[in-house]
Amino acid sequence: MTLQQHPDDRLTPSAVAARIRRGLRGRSLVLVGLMGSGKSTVGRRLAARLELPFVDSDAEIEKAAGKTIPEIFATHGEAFFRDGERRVIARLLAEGGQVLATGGGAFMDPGTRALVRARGVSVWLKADLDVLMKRVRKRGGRPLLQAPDPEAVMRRLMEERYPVYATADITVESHESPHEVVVDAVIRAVLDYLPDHPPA
Ligand SMILES: Nc1ncnc2c1ncn2[C@@H]1O[C@H](COP(=O)(O)OP(=O)(O)OP(=O)(O)O)[C@@H](O)[C@H]1O
Ligand SMILES: O=C(O)C1=C[C@@H](O)[C@@H](O)[C@H](O)C1
Ligand SMILES: [Mg+2]
Repeated sequence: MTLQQHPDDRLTPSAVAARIRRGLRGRSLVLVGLMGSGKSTVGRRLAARLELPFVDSDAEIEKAAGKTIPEIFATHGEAFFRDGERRVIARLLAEGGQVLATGGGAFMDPGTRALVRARGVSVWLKADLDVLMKRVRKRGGRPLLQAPDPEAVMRRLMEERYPVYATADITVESHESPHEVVVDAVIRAVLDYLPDHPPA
């Protein structure tokens, strides 16, 4: 059996990027998903491929607050962090036409979710527990995982959050494949999505 070539496979990378930028019409691509799903690292590579600016709401919050995320959680608590996150994401979405990596909990906030729906095309990077745990072990600095049993926390977060992440416009699996494979899968899914979903 021969594999059917997808019509978009004939486009050059810069033609693909231009088609996506046109289809977005000022909206941003907004990556959502759990800690370790790849929002920051896949997002940066995706932005480079699409020739769009890359922004990361976690990094922007740290910049605005002049504190790290663990310091913000420790000093002011999670509710304060979520308010700041919503404001930062509103500002970034107003700039338009970017790839935006959100913090893992951002899409759970109804206000943030409404902003993303209004100004963005959301992409859930979905991964299994084992993959997520393997990835988050590489770097600390995630206050929610500072617990005696981080895997139990991650399991609980999956149960709470996956039904909400599943309402994103697009879902892409972020399993055991290299970053560029996930980037390719996002690009293909966005190309398929945009023609039937112009801005409201
Ligand atoms: N597809 C992938 N292949 C290999 N490694 C990956 C892949 N996606 C992510 N990783 C690795 O997993 C780790 C976490 O990824 P990343 O920081 O992008 O996740 P995140 O979704 O931004 O998490 P957080 O919500 O905590 O910011 C990084 O070390 C990254 O290189
Ligand atoms: O999943 C979460 O709720 C979080 C994920 C990180 O990206 C940070 O935004 C913060 O550590 C909270
Ligand atoms: Mg990140």
